[in-house]
Amino acid sequence: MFKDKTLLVSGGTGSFGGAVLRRFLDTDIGEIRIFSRDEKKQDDMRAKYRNDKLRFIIGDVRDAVSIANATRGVDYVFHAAALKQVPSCEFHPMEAVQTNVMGTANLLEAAVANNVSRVICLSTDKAVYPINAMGMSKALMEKVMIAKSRLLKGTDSVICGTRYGNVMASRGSVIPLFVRQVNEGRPITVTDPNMTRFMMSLDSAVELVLHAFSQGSNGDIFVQKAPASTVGDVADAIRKLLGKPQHPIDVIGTRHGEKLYETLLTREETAGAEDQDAYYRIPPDNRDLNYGAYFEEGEKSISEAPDYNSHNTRRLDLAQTSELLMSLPFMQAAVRGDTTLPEV
Ligand SMILES: O=c1ccn([C@@H]2O[C@H](COP(=O)(O)OP(=O)(O)O[C@H]3O[C@H](CO)[C@@H](O)[C@H](O)[C@H]3O)[C@@H](O)[C@H]2O)c(=O)[nH]1
Repeated sequence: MFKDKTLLVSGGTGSFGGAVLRRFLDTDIGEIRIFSRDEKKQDDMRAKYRNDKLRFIIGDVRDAVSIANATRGVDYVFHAAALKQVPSCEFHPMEAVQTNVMGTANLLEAAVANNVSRVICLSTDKAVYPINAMGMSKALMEKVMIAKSRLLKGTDSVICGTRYGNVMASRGSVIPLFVRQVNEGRPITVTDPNMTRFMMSLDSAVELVLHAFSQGSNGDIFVQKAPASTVGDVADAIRKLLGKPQHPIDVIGTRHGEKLYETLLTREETAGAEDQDAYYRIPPDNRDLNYGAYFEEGEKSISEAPDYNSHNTRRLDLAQTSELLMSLPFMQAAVRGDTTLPEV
């Protein structure tokens, strides 16, 4: 499906972009455009991959002209450009609006104008029942995506999305932090031992995007079913794996904008979602603005449906959490005592 085609990855210098390159560079894909504003990371990537199929474009989704130029001649777009740090978006919400909302609108406008045939927009579990500015801006991004996809009715082009949760061992996340704390002899700082998070790998995030790519219709959002662990079990598993089962744990309390558990599907979405074994497909609400017609027949199923969250998904126990952690190259290196740990 990608033979001789041109794929653009917005925000492509991030870890998702790297995973896309590992997945595609050795295939018959025509060209991969890495679009980002980070010149330094583009240089590093160019040096690392040295591949003629790669084209680096400096630009920013906030700048409509730059993304309009970059999407010329492009077949497919994976839209990963985002401000995704919860604390920085909390203090600078308009920056989140500009990149995550306006930037997405610019990108979709450009993609439609340039007849891009498939765009997959990446969202996050923090966009569901959002309580922080990052999640709120991503929730609005999803609405922008759905609204834009409505305009494609009757064409061959598709705009759809994915939502996924925390990526295990991603830069700045809790798993590398706990490993560092143990290695440096500092206590492990656990916010709340009962807090749960979906446990997903970077490669599965790419698989989810590819699933959306091959199965998606306009306005769909895809979610991968995933297990979850408590943060307490993650901390305990890490200290045991590193051979320090008695390493101290400090319970420090919940941080700004943080939830006890994350949700991937609202109750309303569960009621209308299609169960696709490893995935859920959430179709767009295709009612028009003429709500009058619906007041007589409401959606009974919504009041009965549960949401899908990291508290009610399959829960990994301590042994299963350890096993999953040990499947990560990052954790294998940490257990070997490598100091250059391959965070994703
Ligand atoms: O010192 C710490 C730091 C985190 N946690 C907990 O570990 C879990 C995961 O935390 P973290 O890895 O920081 O992920 P999140 O806060 O859930 O989200 C992170 O990962 C998201 C997507 O990967 C980014 O969008 C966010 O900005 C970033 O904060 C949470 O329950 C935290 O409360 C601790 O217990 N102790």
